[in-house]
Parts: sequence; C-alpha cells; structure tokens
Amino acid sequence: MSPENATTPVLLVEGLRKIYPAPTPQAEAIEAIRDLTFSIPQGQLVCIVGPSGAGKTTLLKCIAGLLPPTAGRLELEGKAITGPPKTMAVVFQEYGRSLYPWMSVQANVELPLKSAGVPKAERHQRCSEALEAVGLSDAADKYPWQLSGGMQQRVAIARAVAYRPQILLMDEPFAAVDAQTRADLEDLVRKIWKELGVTVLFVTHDIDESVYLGQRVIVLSNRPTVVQDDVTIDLPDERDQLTTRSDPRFVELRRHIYGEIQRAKTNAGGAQQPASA
Ligand SMILES: Nc1ncnc2c1ncn2[C@@H]1O[C@H](COP(=O)(O)OP(=O)(O)OP(=O)(O)O)[C@@H](O)[C@H]1O
Repeated sequence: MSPENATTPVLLVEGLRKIYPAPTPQAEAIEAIRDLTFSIPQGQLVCIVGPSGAGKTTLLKCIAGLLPPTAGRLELEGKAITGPPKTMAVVFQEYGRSLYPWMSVQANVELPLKSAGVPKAERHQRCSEALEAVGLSDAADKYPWQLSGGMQQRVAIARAVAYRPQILLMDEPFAAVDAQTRADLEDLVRKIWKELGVTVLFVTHDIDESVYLGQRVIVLSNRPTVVQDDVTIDLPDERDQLTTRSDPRFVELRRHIYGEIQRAKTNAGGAQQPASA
C-alpha cells in the first residue's frame, strides 16, 4: 500500500502513561511512559526508535493488550484495547522462545489459526502460502531446532502472516540475526507489507533499519517517555539495500534521526533541550 492511500486511522494512542508499581515498599515506582500520543493510518509502515530503556517494549505490550496502561486511551479500529486484539499479530525478538520446539514448522504456523477455529483445509492453505512468502516452503515438516536463527525468525513471521492480521507489531525482530540475514528479513517485511497491505509497527534500535523500512519514524525521548520527533520518510517506495542506503536523502534522514536520538538521551518527559545539546 502506498503512503497516499494510508488515510484511515487504525491505531490510536492518546495520552498513554505507564507506571510500573514499586515491587517493595522501599523501592520506587518506575514511570516508563509519561505521555504518548500518536495515531497510525491503515496500511502504514511505522518504525519506533528511541534510547535504550525508553519504553518501546512497554509501549508495544500496552498496544498488544498484554499490559494495562496507567492512564490514556488505546484504540484499535475505534475500539478500546482491553486485551489481546484478535486482528493483531506480534513478532518478538526471541524467536527461539516464541516457537514450540516439539512442533513442526507447519504446526507452529497453524497453531493460532487452529485456536481461531479456522478449518483444517484452509489452515493448510494459508500455512503453505505464508511459508512460500518467507521462502521456507521446504521446511514445513522440520522442527525449529533444525533451522538457523534467521530461518526460525522467518517461521515466526510466516505464523503472523498466515494469521492475516490487520496490524502487525514487531519488537526488534532482527536483533539476534547476522547482518546479511537481517538485510534479507528487512526486504521480506517490506514485501509482505506491500502484498498484504497490513499496518506494521516496527520497533528497532537500528536507525538505518528504521529509515530503510519505514514510511514514518517515531522517535521516543528518554524515560519518562514522550514523542520526541515524528519523521516522514520521503524515500521512493521501491527500496533496495544498495541504492536506497546510498541515496543522499537516506543519509540526510539517518543523520537527522541520529541527532534526534542523541537529543532524546537528554530529553526525558518532554523537557526542552536545545538541538545542539
Ligand atoms: N515489568 C517491569 N517492572 C518494572 N519495571 C519495568 C518492567 N518492564 C520494564 N521496566 C522498566 O521500564 C523502563 C522501560 O523498559 P522497556 O523494556 O519498555 O524499554 P525499551 O525501550 O524497550 O528498552 P530496550 O531498548 O533496552 O529494549 C525501563 O526502565 C525498565 O527497567
């Protein structure tokens, strides 16, 4: 889906605040997120970056309905998020822990479909389409432990794709794979996003990755977290690892976001800092 078609808001985050209560009377509560507001139109591919500990995972867990917010409004397609939404799929960094080692690749991919009551024939069909999309058609009968890290992460992506979510959340999904595999998986995410028209919210530490992948990059401040910057990535929609990354505009956007992250490190809770700080 192209950016100009992305007009209908699918996700709303308004005034989100998350405080982790103190685990003991002596300890202090942790204000992970102070005040986050943004919305994401249908079909947009949005990356979230920010300093370590800025609350990126906390944000995704709140959106995924796995963690109750302390305050604020979270809506998916106009409905309050009060638990894991049926139209959402999540891919985590730790593919090793997200796949069941005793189940074949096919059984892993089909599991959420089975839970959703999808009939067997349709499960098989959707599974083989998803495995084909991630280049793993030959691996259906293998077990996760027989696959490389990159292949396991492909299986996790195939499982999300087979589910056909409206929105796909990805929390640093490629942090644990080698650079070449990472580049391949980035291209895979863009391909799937284009083919399915799914809305993608992708958390990463990697500034280059955020610019390469995203139509938009949201930069979070240091904890307690607010939105530090919201950058439109006005690169051509057709991207490839060599041409795009050497595009002067890519370099400019990367420099801008790098500067914002540096600024974010000193900008907690919206305290204004000069750009040169
Ligand atoms: N279950 C929890 N209980 C208490 N504090 C927590 C909990 N989970 C996270 N935190 C704290 O909340 C803050 C934000 O954590 P979070 O993992 O969301 O950040 P992050 O941006 O994803 O970090 P990183 O980039 O290092 O992965 C951190 O200070 C963290 O220690």
